[in-house]
Amino acid sequence: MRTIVVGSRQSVLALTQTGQVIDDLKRLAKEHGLEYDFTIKKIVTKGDRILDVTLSKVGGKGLFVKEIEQAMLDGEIDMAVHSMKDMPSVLPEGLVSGAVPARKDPRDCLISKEGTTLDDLPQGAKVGTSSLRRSSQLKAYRPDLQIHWIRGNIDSRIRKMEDGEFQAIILATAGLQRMGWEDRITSYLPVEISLPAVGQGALGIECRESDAELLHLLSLYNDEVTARTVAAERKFLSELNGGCQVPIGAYAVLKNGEASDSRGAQKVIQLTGMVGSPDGEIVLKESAEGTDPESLGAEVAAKLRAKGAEKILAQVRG
Ligand SMILES: NCc1[nH]cc(CCC(=O)O)c1CC(=O)O
Repeated sequence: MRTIVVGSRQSVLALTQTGQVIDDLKRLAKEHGLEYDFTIKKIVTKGDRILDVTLSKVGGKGLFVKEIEQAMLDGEIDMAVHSMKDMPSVLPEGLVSGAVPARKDPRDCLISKEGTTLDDLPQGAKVGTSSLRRSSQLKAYRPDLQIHWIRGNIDSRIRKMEDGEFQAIILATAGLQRMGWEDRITSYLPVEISLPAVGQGALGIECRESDAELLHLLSLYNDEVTARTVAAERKFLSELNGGCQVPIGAYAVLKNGEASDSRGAQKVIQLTGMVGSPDGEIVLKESAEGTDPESLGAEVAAKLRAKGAEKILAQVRG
């Protein structure tokens, strides 16, 4: 029996979501009369080593995936599970996206000390986030809030809030769900207030292009609607030359609102994209509909460019 070696970062979130994917794949394999063993190989990435520094200052795309991709190309590992948010838009020669599993809740959420909602946070409350996209939209909605930079894994961010450094923090719902910490969430931010990061809540599974056997197993795990909507968001981001540290958000859904559909390939997608200044003074948003994810992503990017998105992004990039 083949043992599939899965590379993973060492963070609790990475190991947890990798473990969940392995459980799903084992179940799927069995349903199709296949049997595989899986083993996890931990890999330290550059992004993990510099977590204490402001990532936007260090820069570089794919900070969390480079070492993992090299191990895959070298044959040390066979596949890897990434948060879609952290996945670069261009994969290296020889590697492909094997599956995009069904997306979890894409919304940002608030964890506050007193258990309040965003609207009920006291005037001038100190809120921690490490995302320019979140700070932009938060300041636009509540200009009185003081936004402070917070880094680290989600467990250490929650600890910093409990220790009194912040009255609240903003995180991705999906990460907390995967950790089984959903009960910590005190309110959900509607996508109208905080448009999520591109691919938020979705995972991407990468493997070698030449591994036909694994690609077959992964194809059974692919969710067509998630793959298409996320592709539209990612095309939008790459059209604006965005990495993960830019004040850009995007969210795509099927027009009928269904999260998944067996005939997902034909359904019309609605994509909304945003670009904002980190201080929240400007938040530009545009939407469009279409069936082709790539042209839809490009269309929304063009609409935002026509509104002056490049100027905002140029200021952020310095
Ligand atoms: N930026 C870090 C990151 N990358 C993926 C997640 C978890 C959520 C997801 O899978 O989209 C998080 C944490 C967060 O943004 O709160």
